[in-house]
Amino acid sequence: MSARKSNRIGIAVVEYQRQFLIGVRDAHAPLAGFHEFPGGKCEPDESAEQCAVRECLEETGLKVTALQEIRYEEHAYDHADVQLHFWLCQPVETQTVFTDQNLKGFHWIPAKHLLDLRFPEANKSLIELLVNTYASE
Ligand SMILES: Nc1nc2c([nH]c(=O)n2[C@H]2C[C@H](O)[C@@H](COP(=O)(O)OP(=O)(O)OP(=O)(O)O)O2)c(=O)[nH]1
Repeated sequence: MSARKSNRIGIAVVEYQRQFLIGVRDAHAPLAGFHEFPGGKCEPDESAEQCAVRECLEETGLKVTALQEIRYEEHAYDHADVQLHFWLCQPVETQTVFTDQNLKGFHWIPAKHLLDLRFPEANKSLIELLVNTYASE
């Protein structure tokens, strides 16, 4: 009997001035080409909060502080079952947030444009929450 793999995932939802740090999933990764927040699998001894901060630094080069878990989702994809811990984060250093070009392919996207992007299925309710909370003038 083979149990399906279940992964604990920490995700950094980094907000600054109603914009969010967004990338595109690698061509060789599951869900290739979908937009994503920085994140990945938690190490065994790591909290989802610590994982979100670490993955954000590794994937984008940006140091962030985790504020609160704004969403938790469990989802069954074809490639794996995932437990997604979405952590709202903010940049530690804000002076160079928009001038620093070295975000390793991630970009700042205004909340009002999030609905135009194609995210993985499990992000649906989070995106609605972010648009409702941050896209109003
Ligand atoms: N990073 C990220 N992953 C997401 C999002 N939404 C979503 O469903 N996922 C899913 C896709 C993957 O199944 C899982 C993240 O795992 P991953 O494969 O990207 O993580 P990783 O880089 O640590 O994995 P690995 O390739 O190093 O083994 O979470 C999102 O917004 N950001």
